[in-house]
Amino acid sequence: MVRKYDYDVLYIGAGHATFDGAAPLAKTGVKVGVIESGLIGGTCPNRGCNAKITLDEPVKMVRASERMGDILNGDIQLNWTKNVEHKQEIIEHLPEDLTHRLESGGATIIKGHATFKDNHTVIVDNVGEVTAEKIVIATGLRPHRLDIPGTDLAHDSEDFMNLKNLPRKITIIGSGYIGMEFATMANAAGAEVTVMLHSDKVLRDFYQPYVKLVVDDLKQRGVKFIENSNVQAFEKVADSYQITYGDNQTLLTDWILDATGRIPNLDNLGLDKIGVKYDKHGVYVNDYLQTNVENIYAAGDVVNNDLPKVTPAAFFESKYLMKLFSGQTKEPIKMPVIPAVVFTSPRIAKAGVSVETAKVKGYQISENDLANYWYYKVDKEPIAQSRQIHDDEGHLLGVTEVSDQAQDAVNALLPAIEFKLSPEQIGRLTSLFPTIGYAAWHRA
Ligand SMILES: Cc1cc2nc3c(=O)[nH]c(=O)nc-3n(C[C@H](O)[C@H](O)[C@H](O)COP(=O)(O)OP(=O)(O)OC[C@H]3O[C@@H](n4cnc5c(N)ncnc54)[C@H](O)[C@@H]3O)c2cc1C
Ligand SMILES: NC(=O)c1ccc[n+]([C@@H]2O[C@H](COP(=O)([O-])OP(=O)(O)OC[C@H]3O[C@@H](n4cnc5c(N)ncnc54)[C@H](O)[C@@H]3O)[C@@H](O)[C@H]2O)c1
Repeated sequence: MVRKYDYDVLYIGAGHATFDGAAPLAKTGVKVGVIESGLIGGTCPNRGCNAKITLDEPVKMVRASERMGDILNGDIQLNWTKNVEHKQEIIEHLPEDLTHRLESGGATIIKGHATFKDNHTVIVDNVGEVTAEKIVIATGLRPHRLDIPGTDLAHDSEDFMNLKNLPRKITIIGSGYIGMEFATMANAAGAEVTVMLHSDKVLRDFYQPYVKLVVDDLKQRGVKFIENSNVQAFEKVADSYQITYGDNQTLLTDWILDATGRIPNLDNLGLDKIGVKYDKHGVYVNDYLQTNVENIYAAGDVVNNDLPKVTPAAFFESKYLMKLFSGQTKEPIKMPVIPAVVFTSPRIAKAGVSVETAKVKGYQISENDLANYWYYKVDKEPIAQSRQIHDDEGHLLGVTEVSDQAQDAVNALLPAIEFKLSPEQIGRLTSLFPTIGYAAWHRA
């Protein structure tokens, strides 16, 4: 039989929104193509999660060793140059590994930038036309850049993670995930850090009393926070950079990180030509991740929805499309609870119903002072608290925790939230002891 199109399913972008589903989809016999203009794996492995957590690990260790006081002998210092070298060793083989994962499953990788010609055809730079029955837009996000004079003098998160030598004074514009995680790392590695806020709020999507604990700790460690900074211009002045902000105030710094958010990668994709609806927050999709053009879908960060733009969401959507395209489901997508964590020191993690919503809905909110719980005392953690939300029948609806191991505590509780486990079912679960998993369940 002569095929009408080159591929059954063609993905644009090779991040988590693609590879988690595309590799198993190809194994089912569906003919899969993957177009990627940059590194296979996209943001998370190459310039996001994996790179960041490798750089952060020694930060966590330095903090933990500080707390041990004279139990540990010797002065532990973070060597930034070696840290970046180690990060590079960890991540540099990931594109090759992921290429192998896709190709060994039977998918074809096409290198180049894709632009739609019509709803079944894309043109790939230096390759030409590629056609497909179904096309998935999984092009992710890229850093937003401030629209002010001198904006090109600022850097993005990828530049930061490649810095071989840490500048003495670093100024970060923005106090979201990247602003706070990178302020934590730069401060621990010895830089003088200033964070310039848009408003007076840091990490607006996280429980603000816990954010305050993290901010106050960073302030004690010398990080400066400038609220309502109204940044207006960057300028090179001799060996430094001058930031004009506020009411014509200025600040001199050695390096500027623009961490003011990330925007959809939709430029030069040709969506207007084929009539796919989108706006500045991403591509519109229905409950099947299908755009308004029947054979075109979207997944991951580039989708316009209220989910946190994190890997677990991209992963789940990619797996869903794999099941839809291979005929394993005909149902609309039902997103699970998507957890989120900011890797400051300590971390703040959360899942399910927030404390704010719980107050409005009248759910029960329990407060746990974990710093006084023996297992957290082992690490001498000074900042450790959690809030858990329950309904009247005792189902766990949500949790947020601030502590060094908050992400593991929230992970341990996720099944109870997702599957609405009853107190009896929770009572049948055992966990290894002593672990954070055990501690988390036994406060639930
Ligand atoms: C610094 C940083 C740290 C992060 N840390 C975490 C974390 O700790 N935990 C977490 O869960 N999430 C984290 N994230 C978010 C996470 O990286 C994203 O949610 C995830 O990578 C989204 O995957 P995606 O496939 O949707 O997009 P991406 O991974 O961005 O993939 C999109 C791909 O599409 C390609 N592309 C774009 N346009 C075209 C085109 N026209 N033609 C061909 N190819 C194209 C791009 O080159 C890119 O490779 C972090 C992000 C950043 C920036
Ligand atoms: N741990 C994680 O899961 C993790 C880590 C890093 C990044 N990410 C992902 O990457 C995305 C992007 O991260 P981000 O930190 O760049 O975005 P963000 O949306 O979390 O934060 C952007 C910040 O920039 C501020 N801002 C905007 N305009 C400004 C201006 N003119 N002056 C000063 N501040 C300004 C905002 O108020 C906000 O604080 C996140 O939304 C998240 O999805 C996730």
